[in-house]
Amino acid sequence: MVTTYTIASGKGGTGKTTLSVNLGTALASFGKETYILDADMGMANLGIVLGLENVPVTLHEVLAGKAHVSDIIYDGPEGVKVVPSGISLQGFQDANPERLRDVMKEIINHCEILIIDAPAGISRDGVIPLAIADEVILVINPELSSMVDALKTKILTELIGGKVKGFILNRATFENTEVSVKKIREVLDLDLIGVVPEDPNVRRSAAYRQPIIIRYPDSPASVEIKRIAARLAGMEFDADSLKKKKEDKFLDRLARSMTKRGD
Ligand SMILES: Nc1ncnc2c1ncn2[C@@H]1O[C@H](COP(=O)(O)OP(=O)(O)OP(=O)(O)O)[C@@H](O)[C@H]1O
Repeated sequence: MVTTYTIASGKGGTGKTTLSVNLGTALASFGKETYILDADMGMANLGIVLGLENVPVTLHEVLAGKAHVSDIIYDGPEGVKVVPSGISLQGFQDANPERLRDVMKEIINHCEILIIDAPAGISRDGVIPLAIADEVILVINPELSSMVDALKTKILTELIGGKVKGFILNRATFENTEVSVKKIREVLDLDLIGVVPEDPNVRRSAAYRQPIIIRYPDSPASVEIKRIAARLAGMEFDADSLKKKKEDKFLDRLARSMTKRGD
């Protein structure tokens, strides 16, 4: 069975692309056949984050009827498949967002989980990803404006017949001045899926064009993102056992290199 998640927020810059890339990569690393699709057709960032901004064909060309879906599936880390959007304004103008549904139908023939990175706002191309997913996940920063925009996005999603699964609180610093998880739960009447802390390694890994879960796997944000991915995959997650497995592998390698004989 295929599950399609749209990662949305309403407000811009909450961490949708960061979470789409990292959740997709984590799910692939758990052995799930996972695709990530950049539905932010005007301000595409997903390709940039993964070093795929110069690929010859993108979602723009498919939505303009000039290429096939099979032409725009690229390899990402851990075997995740990536469908980037283009960065040219002309490409954006030529793309017909109504075709996104057909693109999705084709992609879900090949995968178990599809993650759609939605644009900010409630423009026409922003609304379609909310309607076509099985479940929408809202990314909220711990501030009032982010919560209010997420509420608008929740109401809009339900109005157009979509379903909101819950919310991820991203960039949490756990300071007193932050809007709390409890408040967001009350106001949005939604389940909490996970809390990802503010973590400077998110930005560092972006500079290396790598997901944080690959570049800094033990960083606090990585651990929480993997926990959320495991929840989406219906799997048990035990950060300590993952760490232990890594240590065991290191010790195995060390033992092998110590016992290797030079001929
Ligand atoms: N947990 C985090 N800790 C620190 N920085 C973060 C975290 N999550 C995201 N960021 C940073 O916040 C910025 C915005 O993130 P991102 O591009 O993922 O947001 P977005 O919602 O996709 O933005 P847009 O609405 O413009 O598409 C980036 O600079 C990213 O590195």
